[in-house]
Parts: sequence; C-alpha cells; structure tokens
Amino acid sequence: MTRVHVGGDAPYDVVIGTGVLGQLPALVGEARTVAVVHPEGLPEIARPVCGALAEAGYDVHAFPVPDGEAGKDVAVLAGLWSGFARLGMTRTDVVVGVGGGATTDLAGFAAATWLRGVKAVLVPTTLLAMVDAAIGGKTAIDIPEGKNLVGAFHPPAGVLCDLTTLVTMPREDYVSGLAEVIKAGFIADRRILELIEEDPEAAGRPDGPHTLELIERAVAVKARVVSEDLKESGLREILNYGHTLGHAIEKVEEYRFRHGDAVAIGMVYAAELARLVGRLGDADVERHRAILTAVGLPTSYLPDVWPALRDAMRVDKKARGARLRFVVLDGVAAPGRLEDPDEDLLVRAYERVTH
Ligand SMILES: NC(=O)c1ccc[n+]([C@@H]2O[C@H](COP(=O)([O-])OP(=O)(O)OC[C@H]3O[C@@H](n4cnc5c(N)ncnc54)[C@H](O)[C@@H]3O)[C@@H](O)[C@H]2O)c1
Ligand SMILES: O=C(O)C(=O)C[C@@H](O)[C@H](O)[C@H](O)COP(=O)(O)O
Ligand SMILES: [Zn+2]
Repeated sequence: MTRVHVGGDAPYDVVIGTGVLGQLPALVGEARTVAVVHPEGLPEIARPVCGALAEAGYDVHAFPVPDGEAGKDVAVLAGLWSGFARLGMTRTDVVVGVGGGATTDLAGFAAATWLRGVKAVLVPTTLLAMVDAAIGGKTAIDIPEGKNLVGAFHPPAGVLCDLTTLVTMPREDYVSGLAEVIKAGFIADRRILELIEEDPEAAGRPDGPHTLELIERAVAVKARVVSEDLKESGLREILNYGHTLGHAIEKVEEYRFRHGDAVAIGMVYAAELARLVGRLGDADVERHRAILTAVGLPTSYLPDVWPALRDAMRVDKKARGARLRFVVLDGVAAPGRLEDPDEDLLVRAYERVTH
C-alpha cells in the first residue's frame, strides 16, 4: 500500500493499494449520516463502500446518479441537495463519492455546496479518477456553455484508490485515463513516458507490469503541484496541458466524448502550437503522436469544426480577459505558457491535427 501526501492548508493522503476501504471509517470520522454518491449503472462498486460504512455504525444512504458525464449536471446536483435535505444532513455529516472522475467531480461539488461545505471522501474507481480527478479539490458540473464552468475548490479529506476496481473497466475508458498519465509524463516526469513506450500494450491494461508505478508517479505529480498551488494561481495550470482544445472538443461533442481522448488531441494541438513558435522540437512533437497512438488514443479531430472549437476556447478558465492562455512545452518536463497566439497560428496548428 502506498500513501501519497497532499499538502497545503487542508492536507490529506491518497492511499493506493488493495483492501484500502478499511480506512474509510477513520476518514469519515464523527459523522452520523453518510451519503454515498455513485454511478447508477454500477451498484456493485458502491456496495463494499456502503457495507464498510454500515458496519462501522453510520447511517448510510446510497445516491445513484447518471453514469459518467451525464451526472455532471445541475439537475442531478439539485437532486442530491434535495436528498441531503430529506435526510437532514448536517455540517458534521459526510459525502462519499465512489466512481469515475465525473462522479467524484459531482460528489465533491455536492459536498462543497451543501450547507456551504461538508466533508468529502473520494473513492475513485477509474484510472483517470485515481491519478487525477479525485485529487486536488477541483469539483464541477458542466453547462451547455462549457465544461466545468460551475464548481468550487473543495479538497477531499482523503482519497482511497482500490486497484482491484480497475479490472472491470472497459478498455476504452482505461485507455482514456492513460491520457492524463501521459500528460503527467510530458509536464513533469519523463520516466512515465519511458515506461509506457517500453510496452504500450501492457500500459493499456490494469494488470500490466508497471500499472502501480505509473499510477504512483502520476499521483505524485498531481499531489506535488496541487500542494503548492491549490487555486491555480500559477503552477497548477500545467495540469491543464491539452485541456484548452480538449474541453472545447468535449463541448462541441455535447459531453459525449471521453475526457482523456479529448485531452490527447489537445496535447498534440498544444505541441503543434509550441513547434510553430519555435519552442518545441520536431522529435518531441512526434513523440506525442507516437505514444498516444501506441496506447490507442486519438491524435486528430474533424476539420470542419474549427469555428465552434475556437468559440468554445473563449471560456477556458486559464484565459485572462480576451487573452487565451495555453500550457505548452519547451521540452519534456519543461512546461511553459503561450499567451494570445495569433489567430493564424491557432488555425495552422489546428490544420496539423486534422489528418
Ligand atoms: N477534478 C479534476 O481535477 C479532474 C481531473 C481530471 C478529469 N476530471 C473529470 O473526470 C471526468 C472523467 O473521468 P473518467 O474518465 O473516470 O470518466 P467517468 O467518470 O465518466 O467514468 C467512465 C465510465 O466508467 C464507469 N466506471 C467507473 N468505474 C468503473 C469500474 N471500476 N468498472 C467499470 N466501469 C466503471 C463510469 O460509470 C463511466 O461510465 C471528466 O468529467 C473530467 O472533466 C476532473
Ligand atoms: O487539476 C487540475 O488543475 C487540472 O487541470 C486537471 C485536469 O486534468 C482536469 O481535467 C480539470 O478538471 C480541468 O480543470 P478546469 O479548471 O480546466 O476545468
Ligand atoms: Zn483532465
């Protein structure tokens, strides 16, 4: 079992291993009622969580929500608030989010907003949620105008990653999570890239020989960054590598496109932008395409939708006023920023991701 510490004003640990649910009662602490938010299609992943809590004597209530991105919706959130009200949940009660990143984002936001903030404990069950979404306190829902536009910073009291849950993941969702692992490699840890390049097929399986190390390394990158800059005043932006175009794709696709797949395309776009301004060499740009393709992630998107994507990028949260702000690389593990590139450059970079 590995424990990665997340520092800052509200410190907590990310626990990675098997049998980690035994630690749930200690994290929940003094509560009377615990609301367990989970994807409605996956009652089996909520069962052991509810069981561990009931055995510890809590009054446990399961809140099934729509699977995946459909759950990050204001009506679903309002349903949770009403449910919490019916239960009489007080400030000492706790929300436990179990599931993929969409569910932990929603559960975290429900905890952040109920009575202006109650404790959240997260039990991520996808690769993506373990290495990224459940850590760092970004919680959110989507609105038609854009991805994650409504949310709060609300760090969890603890994150429990039970690796056995990964075995039931559909391959496409697991591989989508690898995009955030690869992101962590490009922005901060070149060993991640090497491990995946050694055997990309194995990297796409939860029983691969390096799964634990890849998860530990990606968690360490995220934990290091959010410990230093919880509210994204600077450093944390690097975790958004690939997300400016990625979130625009998700919006254009009405949130029916896997997050990691969109981020993969977004990273290639950011790499092409960096190449066009002379900051990233050809080999590093092609390394993006090679590693993403090798694990089965997309690296290109539709040619005809540029105007809609450009429009969607206006609401990127890194933008300052009318000025777009991209995370780009000056090399592997050397992230920088590119502010307000010329429109012509934006278009030329996009042309390079349409074939
Ligand atoms: N808060 C953050 O810092 C942060 C970081 C990265 C991503 N995100 C968000 O995370 C979301 C993507 O997360 P995701 O890739 O986990 O997607 P997801 O939550 O949509 O999960 C993917 C699918 O897998 C199912 N699933 C979950 N656990 C499973 C299991 N153990 N076995 C089988 N199926 C399982 C889910 O129900 C869903 O249908 C996006 O909304 C993204 O914006 C947030
Ligand atoms: O934790 C962060 O900070 C990130 O940017 C991680 C991203 O992988 C994640 O998708 C995040 O939700 C995006 O944040 P947003 O502020 O662009 O909505
Ligand atoms: Zn992401």
